[in-house]
Amino acid sequence: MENNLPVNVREYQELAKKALPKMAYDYINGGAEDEHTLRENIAAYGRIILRPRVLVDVSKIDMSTTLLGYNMPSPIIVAPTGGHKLAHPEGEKATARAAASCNAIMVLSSGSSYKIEDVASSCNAIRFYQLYVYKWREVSERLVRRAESCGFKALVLTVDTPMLGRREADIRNKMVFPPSANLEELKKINVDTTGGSQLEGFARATLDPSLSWKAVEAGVAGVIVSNHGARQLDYAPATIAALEEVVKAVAGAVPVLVDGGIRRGTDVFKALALGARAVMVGRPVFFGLAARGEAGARHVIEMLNGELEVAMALCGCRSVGEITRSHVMTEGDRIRSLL
Ligand SMILES: Cc1cc2nc3c(=O)[nH]c(=O)nc-3n(C[C@H](O)[C@H](O)[C@H](O)COP(=O)(O)O)c2cc1C
Ligand SMILES: CCCCCCC(=O)C(=O)O
Repeated sequence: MENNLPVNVREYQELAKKALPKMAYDYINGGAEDEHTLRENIAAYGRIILRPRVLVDVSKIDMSTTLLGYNMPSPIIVAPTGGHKLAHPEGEKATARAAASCNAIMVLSSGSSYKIEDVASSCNAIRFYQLYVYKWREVSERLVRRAESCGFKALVLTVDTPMLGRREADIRNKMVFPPSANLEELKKINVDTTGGSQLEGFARATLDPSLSWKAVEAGVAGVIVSNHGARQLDYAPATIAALEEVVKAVAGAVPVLVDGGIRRGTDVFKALALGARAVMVGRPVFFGLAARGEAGARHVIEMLNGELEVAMALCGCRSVGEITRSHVMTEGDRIRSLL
């Protein structure tokens, strides 16, 4: 295998499927209910066409950008995904090392299999911490304090999960989530598993469904256009289809990021052209981790970076700042051009 490495994310997905027990693969790959949004997250990228420019000197391509004052060699961030031990015994420690070796920011999930402290000490890197708000605010507060003292630089507040979406594969498989090392104090919570998925029962017992817009009063330094990888509300729009509207509404006040369905460097390019400052990728890194551990997760990030570089060169863009709205044609553009 090592002589014959996958050449794209889809091939990593196939390897991950072979490597993992069905329950783990279904959990990682699955979406909510009919998985309409899951398919759309990817398909909507396929409906956006690139408009290349030629005869531009692209002998130097600079993919670097900044976010919240941090320099990034490329606009690709590792999205928060829980339970990396499902994919590999080294779990988030391996993912963190992979991200660090690419100088990519990793957002550590509240549902990580390894403790915040273990991930922090596994390697040096800029990292953000993803926070769920629990019914007991002091539980969330303690997580924030721990992340802060471990040097995490920003909080990514997940607000789309007042309860877990219906992931039918998990219900069928009676999904058991690896105990989150960070939530020891919630271990004694009574979890009703009659619904099938233990994770769903845990989320229902612990997440605060009363979270409201008042949370915004604290201020935000960025917005992420996300549908949780299509795992929450099925028939919610594909994120790339919603991006431009959000970018317009935010009007430059804070950077806008997007995740969901990014499987190619061309997808990253399209997201940037439609106004995203950076993108986050979830499943691709998880698939890499499942297939080849740290090396696989790193290779996925490297491949996406490599694909983005080629896309930029072939579109005549020497820096991310040169990627503009005029480099893409959306379905809306095509319809408007016919009117
Ligand atoms: C297996 C899995 C676990 C996830 N766990 C979390 C989580 O713990 N916290 C969170 O905010 N989002 C979580 N997400 C959502 C991701 O942060 C991200 O929105 C999504 O993976 C992006 O879509 P993609 O997988 O198509 O790249 C998870 C997604 C997946 C696929
Ligand atoms: C307390 C709930 C942790 C859930 C973490 C996983 C998650 O968000 C997912 O989409 O799955």
